[in-house]
Amino acid sequence: MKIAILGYGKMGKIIEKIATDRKHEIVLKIDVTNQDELTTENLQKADVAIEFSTPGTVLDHIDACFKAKVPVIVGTTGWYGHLQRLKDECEQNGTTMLYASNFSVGVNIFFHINKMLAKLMNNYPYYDVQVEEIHHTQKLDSPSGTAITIAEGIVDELDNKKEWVNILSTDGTEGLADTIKADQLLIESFRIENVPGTHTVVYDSEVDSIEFKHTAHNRNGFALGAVLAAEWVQGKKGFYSAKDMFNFSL
Ligand SMILES: NC(=O)c1ccc[n+]([C@@H]2O[C@H](COP(=O)([O-])OP(=O)(O)OC[C@H]3O[C@@H](n4cnc5c(N)ncnc54)[C@H](O)[C@@H]3O)[C@@H](O)[C@H]2O)c1
Ligand SMILES: O=C(O)C1=N[C@H](C(=O)O)CCC1
Repeated sequence: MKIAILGYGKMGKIIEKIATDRKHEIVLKIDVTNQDELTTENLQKADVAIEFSTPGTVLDHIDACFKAKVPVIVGTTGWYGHLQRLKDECEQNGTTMLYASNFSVGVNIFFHINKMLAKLMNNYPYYDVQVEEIHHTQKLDSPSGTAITIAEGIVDELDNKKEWVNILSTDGTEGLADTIKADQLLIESFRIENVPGTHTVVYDSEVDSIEFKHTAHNRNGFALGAVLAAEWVQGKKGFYSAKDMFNFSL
């Protein structure tokens, strides 16, 4: 498969390594220094594009892929409110996109069990729930896209939580957690040097706590999942998520 990499940072570089190990060919690499090379002609040399850049550049990259009719795998987080337009465009114009807030197999298993657990916890309303996420200090967005997917899973299933709210601990959050309403789900974000991504769901009662946690040891799982998505999307048209690709069932 011929692959275009849009955003050649921490993720782009690992994706290149994993894709070439899997015998794919990188035919285009775009970063800030060569944005002028992101042309329809160059994109059409690829069977698929993999996009991990920044919240400010991802939409232009997706639009360029749509224009070139090249399927695009999107991992960039922190850009919300545009998904419906992109889904509509895929449906109307026969273009292809797969977005995931997190491409790792482990996190997608976590997403699945998180929803099952939240549904179960409706029977035990004396537990309150909170989501915590820790990432490296270069991360531009908070909360993490993964934490948002986890929180949406809980809000969908747990009757007493209606919406999520976020506190970034570096903002000085002394006492802020006390302002959260009972029907709001708190996502607490922490930024600590070199942490690839840790997510914890905590159900807390007066007598005990239940902690459900995923720890990424490095970025390889995210990158492998993105390459697997690029392989999976070949020959498909429309808008997809990681859920379509993993399709977990018991
Ligand atoms: N979905 C997932 O599984 C997953 C996993 C890890 C990271 N991410 C997300 O992916 C994104 C990238 O993460 P990263 O760790 O590689 O970040 P990074 O900062 O290391 O890399 C981003 C790259 O984008 C480049 N860039 C900036 N403007 C550009 C432009 N106009 N055109 C092309 N490239 C441009 C930067 O120069 C940089 O090299 C972030 O949004 C992050 O949250 C998602
Ligand atoms: O390093 C990042 O940035 C990550 N971003 C994704 C998110 O926002 O959830 C996935 C984990 C790593």
